[in-house]
Amino acid sequence: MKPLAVSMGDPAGIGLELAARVWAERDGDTPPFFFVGDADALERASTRLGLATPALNVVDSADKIAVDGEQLSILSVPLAMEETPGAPDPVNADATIAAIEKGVAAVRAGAASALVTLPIAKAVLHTADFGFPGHTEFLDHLTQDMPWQQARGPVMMLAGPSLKVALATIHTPLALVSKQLTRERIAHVGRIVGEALRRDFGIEAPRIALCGLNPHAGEEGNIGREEIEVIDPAARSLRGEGWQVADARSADALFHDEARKTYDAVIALYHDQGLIPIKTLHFWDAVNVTLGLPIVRTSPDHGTGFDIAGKGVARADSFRAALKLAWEMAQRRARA
Ligand SMILES: NC(=O)C1=CN([C@@H]2O[C@H](COP(=O)(O)OP(=O)(O)OC[C@H]3O[C@@H](n4cnc5c(N)ncnc54)[C@H](O)[C@@H]3O)[C@@H](O)[C@H]2O)C=CC1
Ligand SMILES: NCC(=O)COP(=O)(O)O
Repeated sequence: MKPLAVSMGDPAGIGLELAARVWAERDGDTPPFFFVGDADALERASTRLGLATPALNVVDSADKIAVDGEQLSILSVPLAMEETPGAPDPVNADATIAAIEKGVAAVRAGAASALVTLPIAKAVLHTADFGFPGHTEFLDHLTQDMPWQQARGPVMMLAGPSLKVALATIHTPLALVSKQLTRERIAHVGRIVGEALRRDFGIEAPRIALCGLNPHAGEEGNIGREEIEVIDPAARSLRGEGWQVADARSADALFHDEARKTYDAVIALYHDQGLIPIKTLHFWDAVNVTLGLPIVRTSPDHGTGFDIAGKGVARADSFRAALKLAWEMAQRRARA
């Protein structure tokens, strides 16, 4: 198996120090990876953490990457300006974007088995005309021309030890959510989630739950009609295709311990409906994974952490979990 590619994320955030720490503390359970970003910035992050300077193998093209456990390979993407932890600078936006592009190219070229992205600050990238709400949509764009036999995403899933939650809408303003929820969209997301649970998570007969949109899942149409007109019909059509999908359930009662035992993944209808429960339960060890793409991509569940960048307190658990999940998914796909 080829190593994982790790894109650097916003250099003013905690991504550099997470990569430096995990490399310095690597053990037999750490999947092999190389870093796509600025080598000097990674060294500076190591120094700020008080770690020994890592031995680096800096290359300019993915075919020169060597993974030997002694040297960290860096696929070079130089910054325009030295980073200041906690103070993102749009001048480095192009390099941040280029690191993602090079990471994807490495996977596409067969030099990496999957991509793990470190966090970006979307607002900073928009200053460089980054026309995408996040990685998820950008990665879809970068892989559109790749063949893919199954239902095509992207769908954002956050996966933690006791909860997997996928989103029917991703970076959508709340005021637009209801308009964007159609039967077709929810059914399509349901298929992507079902196929991913089988293919990428090894769950043969996945059980999928669907959140309602309205309080009490609409109370039989008395507090909103989306459940009756959109969500339940989508669930019916998925059941018609053989998927185990229940009708919309009250979202406020879907995430407690007992409820979570009744499904393998739950589809939330908008970003915070799904991310609040998973980040409450699993902030340290959940992984953001993009479903329905021809490449495997994971990420830590948290953002750039500008308030703590450079202070040496950022926890690497979620990044470690993202490496582990990407490696497992890539292995499953390779075996299939
Ligand atoms: N995959 C990605 O690229 C993601 C990027 N973001 C971006 O991150 C930026 C900041 O977003 P926020 O909402 O502030 O979320 P955040 O996750 O960066 O920070 C929220 C809080 O959690 C703490 N925190 C985050 N990661 C931590 C870690 N590993 N160890 C210890 N504490 C940690 C931070 O210090 C902060 O107090 C935004 O620009 C957003 O777009 C947010 C989520 C995912
Ligand atoms: N809140 C998670 C998030 O926004 C991550 O977005 P993406 O960059 O993975 O698309």
